[in-house]
Amino acid sequence: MKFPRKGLYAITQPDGKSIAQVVADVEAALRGGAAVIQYRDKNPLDAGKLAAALLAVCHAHQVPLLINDSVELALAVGADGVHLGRDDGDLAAARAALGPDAIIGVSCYNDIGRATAAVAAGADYVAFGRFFPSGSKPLAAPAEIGTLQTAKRSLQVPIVAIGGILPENAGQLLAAGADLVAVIGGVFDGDPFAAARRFQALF
Ligand SMILES: Cc1ncc(COP(=O)(O)OP(=O)(O)O)c(N)n1
Ligand SMILES: Cc1ncsc1CCOP(=O)(O)O
Ligand SMILES: [Mg+2]
Repeated sequence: MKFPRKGLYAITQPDGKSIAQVVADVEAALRGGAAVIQYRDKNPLDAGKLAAALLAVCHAHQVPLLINDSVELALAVGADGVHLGRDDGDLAAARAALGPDAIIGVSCYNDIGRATAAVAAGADYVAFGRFFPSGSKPLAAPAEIGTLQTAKRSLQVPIVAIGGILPENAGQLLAAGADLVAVIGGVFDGDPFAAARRFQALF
């Protein structure tokens, strides 16, 4: 499956929820129009089972599922790809393990040089942020909106913005060059179907 050129990139918020609830929330976001889903789980209880259930619901909607941090889990469940940050291992090793068709995204924070290197090494998209204070990752370092403008001018892959994004503040990031907005709380803190519809209407 291909990474979308634009749209809502919804990231799971599984803490304290049952597998059935996480899957139901993701399904609601998909019905609302989410274009890609990332399984991000910093306190996994049964990661293999949850990832497999998420893969089934994503593929029923023809939407790719990416796994945060773990090439091993992506391989084990047959996910569409991985998202790698600075502590999550080497892109070339992930590509070798997952193959040429896997989607590999890379966190670039506020660093255009890191993004340029990631694209040269074969990243399918790059992500910048956080752009607004994030309850999901309070210690994430701030990024400048100007970084999106520079990235849009110089990079040929989709550009993802992340961090504290809501339907009310996403427009300025899209105007600056973001192709997708990656969102946790802005989708899953409330009604995921309604929130996804509001994001979808921005594209
Ligand atoms: C789409 C997207 N962008 C950025 C991140 C953050 O990745 P990372 O810096 O590795 O931090 P954690 O998410 O692992 O805490 C992401 N997950 N997804
Ligand atoms: C994983 C991550 N990386 C930077 S901010 C962030 C969390 C995004 O979540 P939210 O949309 O709730 O701010
Ligand atoms: Mg990570």
